[in-house]
Amino acid sequence: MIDFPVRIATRGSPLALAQAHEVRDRLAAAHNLGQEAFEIVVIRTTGDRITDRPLSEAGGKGLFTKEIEEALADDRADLAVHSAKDVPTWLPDGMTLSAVLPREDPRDAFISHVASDLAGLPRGSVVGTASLRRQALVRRARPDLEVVTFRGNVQTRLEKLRRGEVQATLLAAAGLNRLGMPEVATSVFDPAGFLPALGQGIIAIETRAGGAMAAFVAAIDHADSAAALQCERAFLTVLDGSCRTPIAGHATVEGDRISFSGLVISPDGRTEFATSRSGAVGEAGALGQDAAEEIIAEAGEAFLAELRSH
Ligand SMILES: NCc1[nH]cc(CCC(=O)O)c1CC(=O)O
Repeated sequence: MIDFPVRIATRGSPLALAQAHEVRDRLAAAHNLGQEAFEIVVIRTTGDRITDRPLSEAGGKGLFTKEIEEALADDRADLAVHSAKDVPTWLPDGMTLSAVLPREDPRDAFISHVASDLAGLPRGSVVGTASLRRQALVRRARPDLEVVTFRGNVQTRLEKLRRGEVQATLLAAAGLNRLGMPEVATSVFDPAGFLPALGQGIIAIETRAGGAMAAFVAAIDHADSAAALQCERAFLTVLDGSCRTPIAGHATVEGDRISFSGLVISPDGRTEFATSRSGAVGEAGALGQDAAEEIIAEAGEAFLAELRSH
């Protein structure tokens, strides 16, 4: 039994709202319902409140998901819409990811008024990004650049770029596309050389496990994207990824095959351990887990512990 309206919990940023509306519209279409069968419940998360320092310093996982999951647990909402890359590998007891939408562009976008790509930036240019993964990958490619921490939503960052505070910034292409502003990207990075965050470009829907709502939501699950996410989250789970640990990876599905590339990199971009493999899509989780175990064996616990302590 589904009680209407179905309450959809989301953060309140323009991107989060665009994602929640996409989920609502897909559920409405799948179940022959109108928009009035749904209600959007906006939740302010710790990640939204902290705007003055990098979230990696705020510590803890799930800074963009915790209060939303509390709304689910307290029955103030029926389902929660997340960017999969913000969802910690451990979900609260009784919660599950019931569906994912078809993956948007998983790549990172390069945005600049002075160069068409990272390689074209003049020596010593300043690149702003708060993501430790993007910082490390930029330093690896261009050790001569200055990398500064840069926070705020998409609109705030573009304003800082326009004012010339930095010469370039990086954002998920998926976010720009979902906001209807793909033209903001000056260029996009090839994932082979600049691996995205695990789950980047995927919207995940969380519900209580096993109930009618989980089944209602599962109707819009996109199998290939779900398999890719399963592989990427298995990789992250084994490596105990936190926002302090630069970890990257990307899985692609073609027919009944899945391919995965992943890496762990030091924040200065000088040391990295990378691997890739492919296998049957039914083994998506095992493939990601196996890739992570190879990286642990190669890098050694000491290197990984060092990374986690940064
Ligand atoms: N925490 C930031 C965040 N979480 C998800 C996205 C982009 C959308 C996506 O990956 O689906 C972003 C912004 C960015 O990285 O530019």
